[in-house]
Amino acid sequence: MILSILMKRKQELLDGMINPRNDLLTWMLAIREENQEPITRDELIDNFIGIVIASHDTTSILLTNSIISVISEQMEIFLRKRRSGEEKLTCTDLQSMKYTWRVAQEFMKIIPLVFENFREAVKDLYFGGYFIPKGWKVFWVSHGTQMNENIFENPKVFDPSRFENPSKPIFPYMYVPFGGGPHMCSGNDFARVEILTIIHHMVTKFEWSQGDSR
Ligand code: HEM
Repeated sequence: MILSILMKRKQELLDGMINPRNDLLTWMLAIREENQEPITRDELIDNFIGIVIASHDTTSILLTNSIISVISEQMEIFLRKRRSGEEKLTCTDLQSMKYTWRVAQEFMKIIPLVFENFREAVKDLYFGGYFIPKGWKVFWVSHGTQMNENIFENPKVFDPSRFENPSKPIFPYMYVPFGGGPHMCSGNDFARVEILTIIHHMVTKFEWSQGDSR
């Protein structure tokens, strides 16, 4: 399926019907390596699948987990908008969804959607008593950090309020659902807007009740 979309986009690009800014796939078709060669078809497909997993699967799992917990806040926003006669969600509405985002943050703490990634040591270093030579790949895992009781009090208790009034400061790299550093998730701001908007519409356009979990 990806291949047929790819071929169609390639032809449209060659025919000048679309420009590289049309969409992500077209942009990837248009980029050139340092030697001015286009990236290979396999690289293109791998990167495209990577982005689908990075953006779709992460977001949909978080949405499923969050909905039931945020019904009352979303209904308040819905009623407020209905009273004002304004239909579309605004940035101010999204900013007022504080509890909803804290619930999402807490889910991402307990169940990281991307639980790991690799980094490469750019110099020899010691970490936790181990020597890591330059060039070695290091596998970081967020769950160990985010469930560490030296960092988060009662880490196993589901408590979205910990992001509002943390008992201890949450320093950078202590909470890393979107990773960190130059390769931190580039979709994280988009994901926040997407999640808050979808949750709002799902909560306010459907009726929700707790199912029988047996
Ligand atoms: C709740 C939703 C999401 C979560 C939890 C998430 C999490 C992550 C994590 C942990 C990484 C690795 C960061 C690192 O190595 O430091 C990552 C990378 C990435 N994510 Fe997301 N992501 C989400 C949504 C999205 C969305 C919606 C997009 C695109 C629209 C996206 C695009 C990417 C890309 C392109 C990378 C690679 C960045 C790089 O290597 O420079 N993600 N994401």
